[in-house]
Amino acid sequence: MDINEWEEWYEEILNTFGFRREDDEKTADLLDEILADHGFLTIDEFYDEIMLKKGYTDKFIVFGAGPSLKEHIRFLKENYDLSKYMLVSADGATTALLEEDVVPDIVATDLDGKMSDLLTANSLGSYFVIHAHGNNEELIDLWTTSFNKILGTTQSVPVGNLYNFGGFTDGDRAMFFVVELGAKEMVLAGMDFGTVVTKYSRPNIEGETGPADEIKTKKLIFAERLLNWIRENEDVEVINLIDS
Ligand SMILES: Nc1ncnc2c1ncn2[C@@H]1O[C@H](COP(=O)(O)OP(=O)(O)OP(=O)(O)O)[C@@H](O)[C@H]1O
Ligand SMILES: Nc1nc2c(c(=O)[nH]1)N=C(CO)CN2
Ligand SMILES: [Mg+2]
Repeated sequence: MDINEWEEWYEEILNTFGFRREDDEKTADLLDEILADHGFLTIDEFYDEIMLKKGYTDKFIVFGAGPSLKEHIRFLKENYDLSKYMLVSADGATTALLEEDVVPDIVATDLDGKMSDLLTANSLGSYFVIHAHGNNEELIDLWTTSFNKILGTTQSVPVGNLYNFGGFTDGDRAMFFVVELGAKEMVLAGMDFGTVVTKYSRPNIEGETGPADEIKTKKLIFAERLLNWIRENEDVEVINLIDS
């Protein structure tokens, strides 16, 4: 999605949630400063390194943290040759993948997933797409330098060495990112959307799943709408396992 079209989505997101653009920009500036010092990857470097590591492919699997995630991971392990796919996990989904002994190639996160698992994934080789927004300034400040192999993103106008490929929640941003990496096939696992969250998305809930609160429900509606935009506008075959 080009930045002008994203700007219309972004305005709607700001209005819907009452987020302030200046807050997003402040955290974006912070992330950019930290990465300038710590080191970062440009999109070209990211592409070259990840493709070299995994083997050039235009097949991707994006993992979200919905209720079907575990079942979908097991299904994929049994029925797909995962070595042929670039595996991209959205934040909390990383925990479920590690539980199933799968290390994602890429993690898209705003750093509010289970930190020990995000760090483990990074130490096992996962590349990180770290997102700055108005509600994660402290997390960015505290944790960014604990990671390496980082590409930084913002949902506002890109500053410095940060990118904006479109997308809002970790899951749909992961999808826009794989489109940017040239995906022609994008399989979606654990992308239920709806009104049920899992312990992978909300580690503090009792049990495996629980009701999404109002804000989470609205975020998931945006995530699904953004997926629909990709289906309608990008040259990529989308296979959502939830539909099969
Ligand atoms: N039912 C679902 N519950 C949670 N996440 C889902 C669901 N369906 C799809 N997803 C996708 O999985 C992604 C990863 O979930 P996670 O809750 O870790 O992300 P998040 O974007 O940081 O959310 P939040 O801002 O609410 O903390 C979400 O961003 C969303 O796009
Ligand atoms: N300002 C702001 N931006 C966000 C937020 C959030 O809580 N606040 N949550 C996101 C992940 O779903 C993505 N972007
Ligand atoms: Mg997150």
